[in-house]
Formats: sequence, C-alpha cells, structure tokens
Amino acid sequence: MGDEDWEAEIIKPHMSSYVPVFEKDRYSSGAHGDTFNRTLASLSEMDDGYSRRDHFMRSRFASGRSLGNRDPGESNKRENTSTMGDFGVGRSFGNRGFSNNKFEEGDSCGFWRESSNDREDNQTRNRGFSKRDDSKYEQDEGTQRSGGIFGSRRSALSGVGKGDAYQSRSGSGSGRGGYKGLNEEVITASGKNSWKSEAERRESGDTQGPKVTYIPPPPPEDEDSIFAHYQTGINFDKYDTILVEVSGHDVPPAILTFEEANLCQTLNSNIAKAGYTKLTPVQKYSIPIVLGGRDLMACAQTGSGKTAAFLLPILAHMMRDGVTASRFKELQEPECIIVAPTRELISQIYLEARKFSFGTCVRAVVIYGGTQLGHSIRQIVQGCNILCATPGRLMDIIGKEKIGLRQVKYIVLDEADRMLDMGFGPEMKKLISCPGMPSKEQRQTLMFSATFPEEIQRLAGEFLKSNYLFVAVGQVGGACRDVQQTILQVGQYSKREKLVEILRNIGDERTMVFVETKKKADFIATFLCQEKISTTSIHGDREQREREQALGDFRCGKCPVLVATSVAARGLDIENVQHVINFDLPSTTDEYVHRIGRTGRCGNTGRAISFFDTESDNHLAQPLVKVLSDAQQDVPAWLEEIAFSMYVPGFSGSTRGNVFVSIDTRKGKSSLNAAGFSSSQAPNPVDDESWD
Ligand SMILES: Nc1ncnc2c1ncn2[C@@H]1O[C@H](COP(=O)(O)OP(=O)(O)OP(=O)(O)O)[C@@H](O)[C@H]1O
Repeated sequence: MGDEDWEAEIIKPHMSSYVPVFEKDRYSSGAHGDTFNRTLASLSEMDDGYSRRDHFMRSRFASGRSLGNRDPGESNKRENTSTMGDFGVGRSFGNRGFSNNKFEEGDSCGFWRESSNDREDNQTRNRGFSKRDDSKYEQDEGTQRSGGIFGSRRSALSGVGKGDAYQSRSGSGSGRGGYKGLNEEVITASGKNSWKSEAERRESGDTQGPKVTYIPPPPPEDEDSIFAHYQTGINFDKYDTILVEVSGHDVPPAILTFEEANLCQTLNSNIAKAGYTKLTPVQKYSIPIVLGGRDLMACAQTGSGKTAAFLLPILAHMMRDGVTASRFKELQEPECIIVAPTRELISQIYLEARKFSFGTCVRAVVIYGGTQLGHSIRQIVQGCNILCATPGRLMDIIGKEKIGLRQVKYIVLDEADRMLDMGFGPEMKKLISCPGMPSKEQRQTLMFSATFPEEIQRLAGEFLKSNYLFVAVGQVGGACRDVQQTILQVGQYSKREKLVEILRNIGDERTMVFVETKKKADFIATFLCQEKISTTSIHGDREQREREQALGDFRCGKCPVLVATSVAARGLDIENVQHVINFDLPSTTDEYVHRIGRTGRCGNTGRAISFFDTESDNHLAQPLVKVLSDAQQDVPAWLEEIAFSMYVPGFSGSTRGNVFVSIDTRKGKSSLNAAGFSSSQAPNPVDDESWD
C-alpha cells in the first residue's frame, strides 16, 4: 500500500479499532490531546530542512530474507515491556486494523539529559531584569506564528477543536508548498521558494497560524548533570591510527595533548570533568588551527569529537580576550554564532558550550524554532557571548534587531554541508551579509561535518578566507568503521515483520529506526507499539514539545526504540544507541553515513542494519558497495551482483584502501562519488513538491 493509501486511511478514524493507552501527559491540554487533527497539508512538508529524498521507498511489502543469526532466547524480551511510546499525540492512523489511535503523551523525561525542576529558579533568575521587557516580548510574540495555514501543525491543534482534524485536507493540494525545508523552523504558506523570515512574512501579511507558546524546560544546573557524559569505547585509541590530511598553507603543527593547547585552568578543569583525557584526531589538528586564528573546513567521521574541536579553541580565545557576559547591555552582541540544521542538534551543541564554559564569564545561549520567541529573546538579553541557533530563529532575531553583529568574531557552521546546500545556503548567505556582520577577513569562519561534497566545498569558499585550511580525518564522507554494517534483502511487504523480528532479538538496547517520510514514522511507531515494543517517534511534523519529549524518552530508555526521519540523522549524540535500522534506505550516501553514525560513537561499537528492497533500491547497490568496502565491511555477494548489473560508467567500484576518496577541492581532484546514491542531492526549493 502506498503513501497515498495511508493518506486516505488517515481520514477514516471511524474505521479504526486499536487504542494504545499512554500515561497522561502532564502538559497535555485539550488542544494537544486532540485526535485526528493532523492536516494532510502538513504531511507534504519536508522534514526539518533535510535533503530531498527520491520517492523510491514506498510502502509495498514483499517477502524478504531472515536475519538468521540471532539468539532465539533473546527474542521475546520486548514482549514484556509495558511502557508505550508517546508518539502520535493528537494523531491517529487509520484502518490498518489497529487504528483510532488516540495517543496521549507519557510523562516526559525531558529533553535534557537529566530531569529538572528548576524552572522556577530560572524564572527567579530572570526576574528583576526582564519584567518590563517581558511585556514587550510578549507583544512581539503576538505576531509570531508557527507558519502558514498549510505548513503548521499547530494550526490544526489550536485553530480547531477536537475532532476537527480533517478540515485541512482539502488544502493539501495547494499546501504542498507548506515547505519547511529551507528553514528548519519556519513553515510558510506560499510554497515554492518559500523561505521567508518571520519579519518578511509579517511584512507580506503572511502571519496566519497560532502563536507559538512552548517554552522548553531549562536544563539542569547542577554540576553533575552539566558534566554527565558517557564512556569512550574500546576503539577510542584506534582513532590514533586514522590518517589525517591537512591542506592549505602554513599549517600549524598538530597538538598531541590537551596540555599542549595551553588552555586556561578553568577550561582544563572543565575538560577533565567532562572525562576527556585524550584528544581525538580532529581535535589534535583543528584546535591549533583555530587557536592560530585560521579559517577551517574540517571533515571527520561521525562521533569523533568535532563539537569540542571548535568550542574549546573559541572559548580559549574568549577567555584570553576577557569576554564577559553582561545582562546590562543595551544590545547583546555575541562574539560567536554557531548554527546547526536541527533544533535538537543545536540544543546539544549549546549543552556542550555550557559545559566547557562552566565557571567562566562567557555565557552561551540557545535559540531555536518551535519555541516561544519571547523566551528566546529573554535568554539573549540575560547576556549572550555564544549564540547557538537554528537558521530561521537566528534570522528572526537578527531581523528584530535583538542582537547586534558587530562583535562577531567566530561563525561556526556545524553540519556545514547541510548548512550550505540549497536548503539553508541562502539563509547562510543572508547571515554573512547582514548589516554589521564583520567581513570574512575580520572574523573566523569554521565549518565541520562528517561529509563534505565537493560542490558544497566550492560554495563554502564564499564564506571562508582564501587561506583557509582543510582537515580531512580518514576518508571524507566515509562511514564510521566502528559501526558494523549489514544489508538485508527485504521486500517492502516484509519490512514490518522483519523489523519486529530484529527488534525482538535486540531486546532493550537502544535502537533508532529511520524511515523516509513523516507519516511513515508515525505509522511504524504506531505499529511497533501495537506489537508491544516501546517506541516513540521524532520528525518534523511533531510539535517541538513532543520532539523533545520523544528524545527524552529515548535517551532515558523509557522508549528504547525511536522511529525517526532524517531530522534525527545528523549530529545527535545519544548514549548507548547500539543499533540503527534503515527501514528505508536514504537516497544519498551522506545521509546514510550520518544516520548510521548515531551509533558507534566515540570509540564505541554499534550496528547498522539496512533493508534493501530489490524492487526499488537496485540503483543504490553500487554506492552502497562502495560505502561498505571503504569502511572495510563485508559486502554481500548478492549486493555486489546487483551493483555489477547496474554498472554505471565512470564508477570506479571498490575503493578499499583508498583513504582520501574526496579531498580538498582546491587540489582539483574529483571524488569518487557514485551515481545514484549521489553524495549531495541538495534540496531544490523550486521542486519542493517532491519533499516528503
Ligand atoms: N577527547 C574526547 N574524549 C572523550 N570523549 C570525547 C572527546 N571528544 C568528544 N568526546 C565525546 O564524544 C561524543 C561525540 O562527540 P561529538 O558529538 O562532538 O561528535 P561529532 O564528531 O560532532 O559527531 P557527528 O558527526 O555525529 O556530529 C560526545 O559525547 C563527546 O562528549
């Protein structure tokens, strides 16, 4: 049954029969508890600015092969789990024999790593400064909308009451332009080429949609929570054997120890409290480069410590320069702006910044969409040296002149290839040409990712000084070798059955299941709950509160299975994710590399299982063979056969042993990207109808 059929089913709540029971959500209100309130228009939105996927994955299910090597004794572990996931709040899936799923969210474990009850404290802290200003912000808030009539889930939630769910279906045709991709948190009604900042939308009168009122819970303030970390894995020391290439002129020598970085005492103490005793390769090379004032493009495998590689030297400079946050400034002027493509990732980066700046006068702030704008502003006015932001919220704040840019000395693009592709690239260009923004000669620009397609590298030149350095740790765009990759031939009609079989064998180990579309994420999560496998889901159609709760439930193990779209593919660093399952293969190698990189982090090992449907995935065989062989994984004979039969001229086959497959484009060599599984299918805003 195809996606279209699912859509049809969604509008038949009366035919449903299965009602999972969840704990009552402490936040849930009448609006949030609404059932069947999902607009089909929202289903056509893309996920959080993620790369456009081909629609080669459809939900047809055919027979597949058994995994075969599992311990049957483990198989029923999950049967005993009683906690059900919280996904699908206010949503339902239709008549697949288990529908009418009115879900209420379970208690949140919170987005943050530890639960926290200190909201009151936070409010107290804010008091005295912001009372007067609050009313002003609330006024601002009055014009803040979560998006246009087609793009917003909230428009369904609060614009209509219970049971009014399907009223927007008729809008889905025109609403296919409800395109959120250009801007992770702004949904516009106007469709093609539709990114507009909040300010722009107000100017154009495009302000329909309810007010966003969600205020994320503050993270815990106690030191133990701030420095909570997981252990490096058995392969951490193997990082030392990875080849590193630095290109560009006057490369500063790498450092081998944290001591060599000559950081101040507070930073060193924070590094120790974070459990870092040894540098990872990307840190060894990047830290001296950033300390030396150079621009940098760094590419290193997933989970290998890129975040600290930029945070530590920036903080060291700030400490050297005596940067101090002040809540008494007329206008906050951050010295550093860090952008990342998703809300969850930027929140995570913020937590890292907060950790490393602990005990200093440097204040990090995080702002992102899906939350109350007034809340973002209140965070900023308390003092802001490091502003961690998603692009849309950042541009809103700049548009509202809530920050000044004249002091910006560092711009960091995490997941830089994503930040520069056609989805976010225009916003990043706007950012660097904003009034007051120092020119690239006067600031340091740093870009980090595990993948860096050549065409994106070329675009990046516009942001970087011409003498920037390029650090390649291992193979650019290569999969982490600590992840054991398995490709299973599974037809789409057998995928669900196979998934359940695998999950039952896995037991309670944390597993991320990636699917291609948002509605499929809900559907599969619903299905797994029906199978009594504690599952939650995260995707771009979920309210921010729901997303954070889902992640919290997954992090704390309440729901050991997280069904996700690509919104969760990049950057998320979640302890103990032992398995990634690609229920649907992604359409790009880069996406595949990021997805499976949610496991096998920081020297730990992990497993990735991908379902390969010979009906629809054959064109992916060649690039998959390449990714597998580059990562020194076993390549199934059947996959090689398919790859061979799908021969594409120019594709060079296995590159095992070829360490630097893609390199600094200034060297003029071309990468060996395979056809089909193109490494950079940049989202095309003109063609947004094909997004999710
Ligand atoms: N030197 C170190 N010693 C111990 N742990 C470290 C070190 N550097 C980073 N880590 C930890 O490793 C984990 C992964 O780091 P990080 O999230 O920065 O990886 P990444 O390279 O940015 O991954 P991705 O490409 O998926 O975004 C984090 O939990 C981080 O705290």
